[in-house]
Amino acid sequence: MYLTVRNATKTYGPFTALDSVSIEIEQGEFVCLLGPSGCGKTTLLRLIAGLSRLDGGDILLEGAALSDLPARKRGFGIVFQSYSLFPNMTVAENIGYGLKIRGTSRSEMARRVAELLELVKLPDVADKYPGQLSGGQQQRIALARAIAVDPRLLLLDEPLSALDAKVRAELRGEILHVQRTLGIPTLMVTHDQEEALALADKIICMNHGVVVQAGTPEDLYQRPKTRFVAEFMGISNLLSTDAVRRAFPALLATRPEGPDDRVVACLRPEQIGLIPAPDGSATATVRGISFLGNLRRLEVDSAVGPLIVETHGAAPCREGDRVTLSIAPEACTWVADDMARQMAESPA
Ligand SMILES: Nc1ncnc2c1ncn2[C@@H]1O[C@H](COP(=O)(O)OP(=O)(O)OP(=O)(O)O)[C@@H](O)[C@H]1O
Repeated sequence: MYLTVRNATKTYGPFTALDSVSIEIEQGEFVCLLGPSGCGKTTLLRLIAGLSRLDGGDILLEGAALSDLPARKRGFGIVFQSYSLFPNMTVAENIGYGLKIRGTSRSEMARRVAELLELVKLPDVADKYPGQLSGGQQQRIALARAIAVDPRLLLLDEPLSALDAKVRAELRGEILHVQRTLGIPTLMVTHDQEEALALADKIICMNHGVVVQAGTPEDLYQRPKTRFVAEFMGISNLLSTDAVRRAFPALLATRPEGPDDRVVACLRPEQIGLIPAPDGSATATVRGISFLGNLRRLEVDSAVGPLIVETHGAAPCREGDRVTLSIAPEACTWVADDMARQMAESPA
């Protein structure tokens, strides 16, 4: 394993921000740390970067402990959310900063800066100052500066979150292109599940200072282990065992053994089929249809409450239509109801 974080614990006074967190990053892998605000993502990134100290556990790079190595000796590249470029230096000076400290010659530095500007698709801005660039351009330069010194690990802390949607999507593609071209093992913090799904080889989903599930984007989206992960990874219809028994008994075939209140059925909106049913066999009514460009999202009232259904292409029905719902048993994932347990355990 290239980077191993083993039982990392971090407390702030009485508050435990990270509770025995273990993660792994392989050589060349793009890993996203995903979770809601305050779950401990940045805390973990800062520990790996050497910007704060562990209260327990280890961080190993290629088997060697990093704990006593100060941040500047770890050889990592970091990009933060807010553009952290030096405002009084040109783009070329910003990118060349780390190289200069290492005593790189002027000609080599100029060559490398030009190469990096090509890589981030901004070949003509070497002599500009950060204030003369857009937010997206500044983040490209911050990325170029982070990779200038051939880092052993690239750490990205919400690098896209200050940008508007279109620039964010563009830069997302650029980050992936740069990471794939150079093969730098990368850890990116994000609270945006779509971003994590689009970029990561592996997603590590966190909540309340612990890792709740780690796996490929497909694993987390299609095979969430808990209700929290199912809900965090996108829209899901969550049905109790009782509701499934009443409305879709065929889905019980895949239900694991155990008490009714421990699991819920997760159905993604695109896994539910709609068939117009004018003949009286209908089991649901279409309440609303939103046009989302590439798909349509339908709100359906069923015997077990409202469900969200998504279809590509033309809508198979109109608002008010009566329909039947079709769900293939294999489309249903049974997940542990961690939310119900949390509610039951909370003193309030
Ligand atoms: N220096 C600190 N002192 C006290 N509490 C802190 C400190 N830094 C972080 N925390 C707390 O630790 C928890 C985890 O913070 P962290 O910044 O790691 O979360 P995050 O998942 O990165 O969230 P966000 O997406 O909002 O940045 C939060 O509840 C935060 O308030």
